[in-house]
Amino acid sequence: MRLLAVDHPLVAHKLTVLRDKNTNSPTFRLLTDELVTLLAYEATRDTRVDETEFETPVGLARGVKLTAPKPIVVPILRAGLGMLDGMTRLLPTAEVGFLGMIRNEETLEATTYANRLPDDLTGRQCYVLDPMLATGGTLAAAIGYLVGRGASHITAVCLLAAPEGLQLVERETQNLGVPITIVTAAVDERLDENGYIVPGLGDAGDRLYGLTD
Ligand SMILES: O=P(O)(O)OC[C@H]1O[C@H](OP(=O)(O)OP(=O)(O)O)[C@H](O)[C@@H]1O
Ligand SMILES: O=c1cc[nH]c(=O)[nH]1
Ligand SMILES: [Mg+2]
Repeated sequence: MRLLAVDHPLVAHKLTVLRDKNTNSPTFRLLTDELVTLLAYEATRDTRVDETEFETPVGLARGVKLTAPKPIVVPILRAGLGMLDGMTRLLPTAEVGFLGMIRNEETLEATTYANRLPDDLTGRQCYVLDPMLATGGTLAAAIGYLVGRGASHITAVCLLAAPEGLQLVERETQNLGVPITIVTAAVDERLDENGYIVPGLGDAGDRLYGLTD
């Protein structure tokens, strides 16, 4: 597993405002969108392209175009949905599949309640979107699922990751035989006794979609 914690002053600035408990839902959504676009720039470094020849108004030129089949972007509902527009802004021709997963707040076990993905992902590059990598149970299950359908290359884009979750994802995916990259805006200190990231930003789904206040 490869970990990329993006070190950039704009990422750090936006993340600071995002973490602040006084930041309201509309601002939280906007900052999430902006942060994902910045992270997506790094996350798409390995996107496969083919060489192509074409004409400019002045003459023949060589360039590249995305390899077919195009990458697939998979937001993990609910909170990952807040990251979709930021990602597809950079990859507008990517396909989008959906996984709905919920973590039991007591056992911290993740279960899948919705799935709208192609059955066959053979050879596909997949970009998984989930803002919080806490215990890592959700992401490890999502990766297992995608690789089980044939995905050949997984990049997860997270806003925050906990060291405990990174270790779990590494352990659970190391024998899958598929390159896994985690791109995040920051690796935080630890998890608290409720499985929340510290200092974190709270419950990303509630903060995006306003179920708290
Ligand atoms: O690493 P883990 O310990 O598995 O936790 C992370 C997961 O928890 C949150 O989802 P949640 O279950 O709150 O669902 P939601 O997105 O609908 O709020 C978050 O969006 C991740 O998907
Ligand atoms: O800190 C956390 C952990 C899991 N899910 C969240 O939304 N936040
Ligand atoms: Mg939640």
